[in-house]
Amino acid sequence: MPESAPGPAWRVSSETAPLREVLLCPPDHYRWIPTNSIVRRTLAEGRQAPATHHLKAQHAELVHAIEQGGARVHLIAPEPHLPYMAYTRDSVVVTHNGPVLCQLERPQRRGEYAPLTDWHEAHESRFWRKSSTGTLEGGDIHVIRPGLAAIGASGGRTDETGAEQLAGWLREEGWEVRVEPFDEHFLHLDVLFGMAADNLAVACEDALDPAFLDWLRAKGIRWIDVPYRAAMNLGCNILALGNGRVVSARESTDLNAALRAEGLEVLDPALSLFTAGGGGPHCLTCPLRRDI
Ligand SMILES: NC(=O)NCCC[C@H](N)C(=O)O
Repeated sequence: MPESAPGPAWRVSSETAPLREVLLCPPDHYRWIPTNSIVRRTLAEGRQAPATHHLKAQHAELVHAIEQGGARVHLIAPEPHLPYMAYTRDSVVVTHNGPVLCQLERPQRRGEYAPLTDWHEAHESRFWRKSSTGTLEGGDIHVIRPGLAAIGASGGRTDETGAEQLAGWLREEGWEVRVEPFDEHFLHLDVLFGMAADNLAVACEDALDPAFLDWLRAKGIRWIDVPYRAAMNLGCNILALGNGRVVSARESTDLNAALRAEGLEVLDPALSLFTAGGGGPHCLTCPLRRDI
């Protein structure tokens, strides 16, 4: 029998069912630090550091888009020494049995576990599991649909040990879990792959292993191809809201047209300052509750 958690009982069993509650973190202390290949490229281009009011304006667009889509946005207070707290995807992932505390790889981000743990405690939310071996980052975890998950293991962020620990917990629950190796250049699996709607993904064929694409196909999941350059601008990093709606960055113009051609309503906040740091709508959000 699955354990029952007291309190708000956050539950997420898919990437695409209607989103009801989600956790974000305002970017008051956000800045680019060289933790991944995408932000290193941004810094090498000599781009001017983003002003806080510009960051806040883009983040407010994201919040507005999510609320327009019908979900309630919770905000965790940002901490000055944790500039990447805004990427709430990575420290905690909510599963069908409640939240799992991850184990971040980058020293600059490890401290995020503390405010996240405090936040969940304050909301009477109990962790189902806590990552305790290797490394595990939420951007690598796709709870695709009930019973089916994929976990990226580049070794640079999530490693095989951390991925297999979570995979084992899910498999004990009867889930099928694919642990997918890929090159750490791509940071997280959600840079290369994301779910837009039931059985419809966005995926970077240039970079994903053909065996992974075959696996998706065998699961009845088709995809819109996102070329390498667009993927490195976080094109695949979308957030499905359910009910035919998806959040995708304004700058992903070709992809957004393709998503609309599929009949989806695309809510498209401008997010260039965050995608330049290596994270888009998927990374900037931690779904707490979906209908499924
Ligand atoms: N899920 C994600 O892909 N998160 C993006 C994290 C970007 C952040 N700048 C980092 O390097 O950790």
